Amino acid sequence: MDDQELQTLRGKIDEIDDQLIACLAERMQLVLEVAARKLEIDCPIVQQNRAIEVENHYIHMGKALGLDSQFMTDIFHKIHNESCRMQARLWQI
Ligand SMILES: C=C(O[C@@H]1C=C(C(=O)O)C=C[C@H]1O)C(=O)O
Repeated sequence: MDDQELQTLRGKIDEIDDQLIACLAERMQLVLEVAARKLEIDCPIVQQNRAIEVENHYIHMGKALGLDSQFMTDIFHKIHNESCRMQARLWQI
């Protein structure tokens, strides 16, 4: 592989990373909208059933696309923890 090919591949990786980050930011905005609704109806931040449902979706879709299930679980746990932290922070304002 020459330098040009390497640069092209890394450019594509950078574009995908930009999309991932933009998607994470958009997801977090929606999570905060859910948090505002939960506050109105006095509903707990952590919803274990929903979290399990989403985690299973990560695992199944990841598997179908050749991604390791532990990797999918780890990613979802990171996202879920941050999502709950941000919701709790919104509630404290
Ligand atoms: C966003 C929510 O709040 C929490 C965060 C979730 C998520 O990030 O997917 C899922 C369930 C909840 O524990 C929700 O209840 O839908």
